[in-house]
Amino acid sequence: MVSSELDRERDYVAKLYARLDDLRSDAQRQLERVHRQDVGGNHQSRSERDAFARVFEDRIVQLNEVDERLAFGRLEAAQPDTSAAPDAESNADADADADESPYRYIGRIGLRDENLKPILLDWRVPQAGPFYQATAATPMGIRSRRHLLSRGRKIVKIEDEIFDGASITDAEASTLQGEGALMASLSAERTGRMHDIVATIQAEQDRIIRSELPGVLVVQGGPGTGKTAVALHRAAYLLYSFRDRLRSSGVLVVGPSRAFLQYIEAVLPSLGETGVVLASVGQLYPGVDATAEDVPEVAVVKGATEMAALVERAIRSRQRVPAESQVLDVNGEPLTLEPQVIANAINRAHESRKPYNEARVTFVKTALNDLTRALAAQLRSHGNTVDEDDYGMLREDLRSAYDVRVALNTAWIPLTPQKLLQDLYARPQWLAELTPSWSPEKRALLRRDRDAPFTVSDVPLLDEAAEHLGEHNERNAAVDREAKKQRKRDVENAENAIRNMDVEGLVHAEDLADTFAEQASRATTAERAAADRTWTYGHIVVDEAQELSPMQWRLLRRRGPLRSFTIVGDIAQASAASSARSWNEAVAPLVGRAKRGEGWRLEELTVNYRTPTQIAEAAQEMAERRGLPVTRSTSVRESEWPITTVHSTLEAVRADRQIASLGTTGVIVLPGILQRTFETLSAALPGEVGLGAAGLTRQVAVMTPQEAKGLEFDSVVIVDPEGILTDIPRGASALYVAMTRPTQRLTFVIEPDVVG
Ligand SMILES: Nc1ncnc2c1ncn2[C@@H]1O[C@H](COP(=O)(O)OP(=O)(O)OP(=O)(O)O)[C@@H](O)[C@H]1O
Repeated sequence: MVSSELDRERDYVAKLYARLDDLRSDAQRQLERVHRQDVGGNHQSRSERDAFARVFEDRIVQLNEVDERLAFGRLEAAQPDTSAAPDAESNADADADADESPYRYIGRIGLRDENLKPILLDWRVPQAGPFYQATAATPMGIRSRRHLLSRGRKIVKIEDEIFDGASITDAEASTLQGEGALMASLSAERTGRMHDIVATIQAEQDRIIRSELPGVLVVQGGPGTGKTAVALHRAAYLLYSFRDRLRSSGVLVVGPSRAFLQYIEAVLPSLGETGVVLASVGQLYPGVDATAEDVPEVAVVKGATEMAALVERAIRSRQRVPAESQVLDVNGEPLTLEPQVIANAINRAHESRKPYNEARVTFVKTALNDLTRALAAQLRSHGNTVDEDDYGMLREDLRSAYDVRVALNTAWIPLTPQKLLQDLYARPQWLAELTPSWSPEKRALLRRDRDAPFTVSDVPLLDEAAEHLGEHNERNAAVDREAKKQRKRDVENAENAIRNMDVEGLVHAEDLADTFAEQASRATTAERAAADRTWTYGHIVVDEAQELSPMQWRLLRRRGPLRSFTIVGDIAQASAASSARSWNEAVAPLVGRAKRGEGWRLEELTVNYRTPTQIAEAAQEMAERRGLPVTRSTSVRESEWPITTVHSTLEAVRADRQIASLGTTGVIVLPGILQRTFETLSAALPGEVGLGAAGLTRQVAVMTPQEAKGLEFDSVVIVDPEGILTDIPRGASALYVAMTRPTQRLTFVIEPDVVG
């Protein structure tokens, strides 16, 4: 019986793959046809051809990405299913039609057969919801749920849950959905790359993934509860369900470091979604890619909200009315510049309410006009004839006179955000004038050389400064209006082109219009968004959000004025010195004084999918003893190995390497012995050891607790845990993070005798 069911599923899934292959061949054929098209020298036709080519290329990439575990579930309706109704705004219409069969297959994307009958439902359509949500007590019209476990394209196992109405309550049943499939997925070796969890999303996670788009959603959960996984699947869900709203504004995913982004970067493409902007907190100011961290005391100062006012004061102080009148040399003619002329020009410029550099144009113009009149009057008083026609020439003389340029530049210095910050840090005298209430020690923390690279905590300060200074590419209402008109034209052109090419139904006009726009600017929407400081995203996902400083939150508020955010993190893991101690405090810069439930909503995750019970409990105990606000979670697995303690890092790593089922080992050490540990291990295990982010794809990766944030390894070796507790600020959080990285095994190296 079981084997014939297995065969039945294999046949069905083979049919799905055949359809996938057909669609891929179709797209390939269309692409070749487009390439063969003779468009001559006509620019419009060439760009249309390229746009078509791009749509088909993207489609082929998407179909390739979803090949692995294309279908992973089947629902059996209690009665024949006639409930399906497409979601208004979503693409669900492609996937959700009703049919007579009691079965609905669930997969990574939706597929229809040649007669347009749905044969596979995209996991994101509402009709797929019961696959994740149905329970014995609340079967949601479902008789049974089946998980299809596959290797490559082959189904290797099926696993059924029957909701037959027997008097089982949710409390009696396992709280896990598709337990066998989940366990198989959890016990797979780690590779240094995060995988999607689409086949085994659990009910509490699914509720968060499908939560409504608007508003600020905070997801709190202990380590390993799937916060990152949930955040990424939510991004995929939103992009699919609100395609029209999000396609042009884009989605931003912010993570703590480059290593972390590298760890998660494959998840969204495997869900068929590309075009999301992934950025670390050091990359949020275009043109700067900061990786260096300030020491904690400095980061605290730079991260505090008062820095916003300091930046503003610093900029204002770059406009100065001279105390006395000055005599300027204008082509040999001495001309007196009265302070009142500068004061008047500054006032006029302020009235324009434009950012600093744009208002400066008004300032220069007003000052030059006043000086022109003064110069003309002076020349007349010397007996020269000067009439209105000569004013233009006089203004030019003034504009090009060295003395005038120096005087106007001194009164209103042209600034870039970079220069402002460099000056602020390199000129203690100026900083002291701007911060009369600060202690000299506090000021000294900001002191640094002009050519020192910008740090991660400088990024929001640069952005704050840019906000006041204004930019040349500042978008204004006229530009926005023109962009809207252009979009309308692009969509109309796309509709025409689709009719001409005879590919109606195969290509969406909106997709083609996107590629027109991309062609015009030679960049994808994501690339344009990432390069534009004034870009406003339709949705922002923030991971490890507990680490963010108030200044970083202010920056994100500017990127997401619609306040549509998914914020995931764990307050107990906060190790940055400037991070908040509660979510209320953390999100205040984003939502103002709004209380939970008004300005933002909170969800919790309670099941630990990563760390085995023994290790999770030891970590939680350690953290609670040190007063961290731990969110207790229940682990779904036990470990085969006890937590061990040794004296040699090399011995610990060698022991791991001898266990065949362990894929990766993370060696977590204090920054001071990072390099030395890496070198010793590399010498003993050539080719196997990597350092920091770059090392993630090696079997052994050596990193600091800070870098380990958000990552996971089959085994973790923590070198000098006492040192981690005492030598770094918020050491307990750092050790808690380190202890909760393993999926299987944990070793402490105390009083190390070989390395570090
Ligand atoms: N429903 C699920 N099915 C399969 N695997 C899951 C599921 N939920 C989470 N996982 C796995 O559990 C591990 C931990 O998930 P994730 O990294 O998202 O947790 P986290 O809450 O962000 O952890 P941390 O706070 O420690 O960074 C990952 O390997 C993830 O793939």
